[in-house]
Order: sequence, then C-alpha cells, then structure tokens
Amino acid sequence: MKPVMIAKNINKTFILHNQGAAHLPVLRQQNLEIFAGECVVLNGSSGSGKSSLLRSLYGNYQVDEGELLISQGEQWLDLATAQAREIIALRRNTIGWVSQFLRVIPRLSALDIVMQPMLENGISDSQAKTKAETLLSHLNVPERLWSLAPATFSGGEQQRVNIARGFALDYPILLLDEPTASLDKHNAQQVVELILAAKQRGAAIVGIFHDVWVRDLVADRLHNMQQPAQLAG
Ligand SMILES: Nc1ncnc2c1ncn2[C@@H]1O[C@H](COP(=O)(O)OP(=O)(O)OP(=O)(O)O)[C@@H](O)[C@H]1O
Repeated sequence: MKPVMIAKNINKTFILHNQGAAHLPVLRQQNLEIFAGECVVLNGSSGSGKSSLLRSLYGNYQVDEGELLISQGEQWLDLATAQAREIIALRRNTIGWVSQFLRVIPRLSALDIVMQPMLENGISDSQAKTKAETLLSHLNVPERLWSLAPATFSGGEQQRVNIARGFALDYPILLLDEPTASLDKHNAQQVVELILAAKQRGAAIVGIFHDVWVRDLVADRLHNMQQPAQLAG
C-alpha cells in the first residue's frame, strides 16, 4: 500500500524580522508517511513544533526545505511548491482541517456552516442537511441553536459546530489540531467516535491531542518531534 501523504526532510526556521531578524529553527529533518485508515499523533513537549508541522501539512506555512507530497491518484502534488490555487483546490475535497476554534462566518447559521463544505462539493441540499443535523445531534449541539449564527454561542458550542463542519465531508486526509481541547469528557468521547469512524472509512489522519486518554484511543502510532533544545544546534 502506498502512503496518502509523505513529508520528506522538512526544515523550517522562523525569522522574526521585527526582532533583529532572530532565527528560530522549528522543524528539522522531519520525515513522516501517513497511510489510509490510520491516525498518526504528533507527540512532543510544548514548543516542539507540532502545530507548525500540522500547519505545514495544510499548506499554511511555507517550509524552507523538503517535500510535502499529497497523493492524487497516480500523481503527487508537492505542497511545498504548489500554487495557491492548487492548495485551495486540495482543501476543497482532499484535506480537511479541524481546529478547536470556529472562524465565525457572519450571519450564517450553525446548520449552514456545517452544510457549506458538502454543498461546495455538489452534495444535494437535502443530503447535506440530513448529514449536518446528524453531526450536530451527535455532538450535542442543542437543536434550538441550529438556525442561529454561532457568534453568540459558548466556546464549547462553537467548537462542536466547527468539528461537525470538519467531519461533514469524507476527506481522504484529515488534520486535527487539538479538536477535543476544552470539551467535556462526554463530548470528547463523541469526537473520538467520529475519528474512529473516519479511520474505518479509510481516512488518513494526523492529529495533535492534549488529552492522553483521547490520544490513546485514536492513535495508531506517535510521531515524536525533536525537542526545542535539539533544534537549536
Ligand atoms: N508564526 C510564527 N512565527 C514565529 N514563531 C512561531 C510561529 N509559529 C510558531 N512559532 C514558534 O515555533 C515554536 C514551535 O511552536 P508550535 O506552536 O509549532 O509548537 P507546539 O509543539 O505546537 O506547542 P504547543 O504544544 O505549546 O501548542 C515556538 O517556539 C513558537 O514560538
């Protein structure tokens, strides 16, 4: 079986231009292969570069060196050198991103926010609505909130709308940035179920998880980051 995503010899250093051009090495020779149906958890101390690696895998951060290959049938797209429009296309139907924060879209209801990625991919209105309702129910977002814009929701409610949106489409690759942070145990367990179901259908998942018990339930293996002290040399 071939991987769905390959990171090869990734290096990245932040240069802080407004602080005397200080150099902050964050990723050094990172190598990672992710296969369909598995969840790889990024593991390391605070500041070891987990979020930076995940953002690089989503094309948010430009790496300095290395390749970030995404399988496209027989071909590979290298995120490290891809055009912005190629990255946008990839995000539409290939790589999903779930963070703990919802970027609230003004005046759009919670239901519309969850339906949006499905509608953009040609799924019918009624199918998208059914799936969105199922996800919002699964994540215990009260039905009375579904038709409201999430700007006034609690942090946990916004987070659960965001997770529902992230799991709305069956992306082949899912990147999860602490999706259960600050959820109560019951709701975190509901997210674990979504992750296990995504693996079952063949999604390749890379995630960061604050809670060890969540990590232990979802991880097939850990990818250990280098410690910041090792990066400095
Ligand atoms: N946009 C940025 N500009 C400059 N430095 C950054 C940027 N993003 C991250 N860093 C630095 O890179 C290092 C790694 O940060 P990162 O957020 O990737 O670590 P992390 O392992 O996810 O940490 P945590 O577990 O605390 O969230 C930190 O020292 C951070 O200050």
